[in-house]
Amino acid sequence: MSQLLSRLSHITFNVKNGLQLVSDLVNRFRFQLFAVRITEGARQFAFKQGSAIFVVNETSPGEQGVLESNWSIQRPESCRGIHNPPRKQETASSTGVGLLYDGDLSAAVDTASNVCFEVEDVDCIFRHLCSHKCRIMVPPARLEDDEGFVTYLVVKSVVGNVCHTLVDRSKYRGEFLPGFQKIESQNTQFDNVITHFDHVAYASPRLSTPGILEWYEKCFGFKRFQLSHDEKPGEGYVIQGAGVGLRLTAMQYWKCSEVGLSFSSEAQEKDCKFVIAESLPEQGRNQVDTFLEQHGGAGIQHVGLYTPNIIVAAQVLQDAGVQFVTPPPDYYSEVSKKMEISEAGLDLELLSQLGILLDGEQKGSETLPLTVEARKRYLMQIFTQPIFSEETFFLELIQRHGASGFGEGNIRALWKAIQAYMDRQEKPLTL
Ligand SMILES: O=C(O)C(=O)Cc1ccc(O)cc1
Ligand SMILES: [Fe+2]
Repeated sequence: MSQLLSRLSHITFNVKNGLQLVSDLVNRFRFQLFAVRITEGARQFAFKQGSAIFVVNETSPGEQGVLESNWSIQRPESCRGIHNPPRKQETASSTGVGLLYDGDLSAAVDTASNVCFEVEDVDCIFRHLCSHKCRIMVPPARLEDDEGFVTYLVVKSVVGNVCHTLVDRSKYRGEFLPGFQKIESQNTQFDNVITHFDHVAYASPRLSTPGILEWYEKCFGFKRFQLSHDEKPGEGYVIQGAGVGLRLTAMQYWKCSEVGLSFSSEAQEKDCKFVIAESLPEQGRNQVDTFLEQHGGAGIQHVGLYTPNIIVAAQVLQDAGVQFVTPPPDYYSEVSKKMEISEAGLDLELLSQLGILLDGEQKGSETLPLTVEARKRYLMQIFTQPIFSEETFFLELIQRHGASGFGEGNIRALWKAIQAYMDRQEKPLTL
């Protein structure tokens, strides 16, 4: 089968009371609210910055499932009779969640739970997913309005509450999806401060990574990729010691091997990466364990937002009141860090004022000094504090300069900073 997914469309939050998040996304994160959909059971708000789109689903429990009379929802002919009918409570028309382009809105805590992809052929993917015994939450359905129609399905992943809406919008001319009303955007002066989604990070229980990799490989055609040259194939990228215990494993759905394409902005937008983070038992409790506990299981821990200029982006967001996690004070005073920053031609003072982390792609060694080219590859990151009342989901700004992975130094610094933040919250550190 050819390419299963065409591109990442949007990421959905399911929240009980959306107003706080809506206000934060507009007033702090400077996203443009560009489309809204209001039904009797839910309100949906769509935000964008560049091609990064978030949808906030605000639901009031017990009021879901209202079918609006002027929209039609049908099962395409080609799906009938191929598979067993889905369980009754999971059909789009019996719960109405299908009408929200989503699968499960019953989360106990606010959560980012749906990564939606655009696809070319929903029926074909439906058959593919069924052949792998995937759990279909909403079988192929069609929603339309005056601007045309979309076909979509919702499949449950093997990561906690994460599901994926797969949508074919080739027959739709409207702004976003059927049912959404276009809104005149504010914040247009900030457009492209963020240009696209760079990566999605899952927090998942110990030893769950192989099953997750297998599912994404067989269902969506994702490919695993190495985060570091010293990563062992069966192990992932293990970062351990000094209170840090983390196993990271990365996969992506767009082959980056097309050399020459891989650093073009088009390819960067297409090759959104997924990172699976497990905590390692030896080092005590950490932010992955905290996520699992407060979220009630595995899920999306953070989303990396790509910015072409992290200094501008961090400044804009900080001025608007976004709270970032600040690295430990000694981060910028280490000699090697100072060198890395000056070699990149950046202003140490500015980076430290904003709390931006910088990490080179690879570390050299005495036997293997870095080439000039490798020296020039680095990335910069900054992480927000959790955006919901639980210590669960947060956002990240990332700017890459030739580096495709994640910096070990940054991860250690982030780890320490989040640990210090959790300590300040006086949360118990033992289970
Ligand atoms: O460094 C990043 O931005 C990553 O996405 C890798 C990562 C993922 C989860 C963690 O708890 C810590 C680091
Ligand atoms: Fe990240």
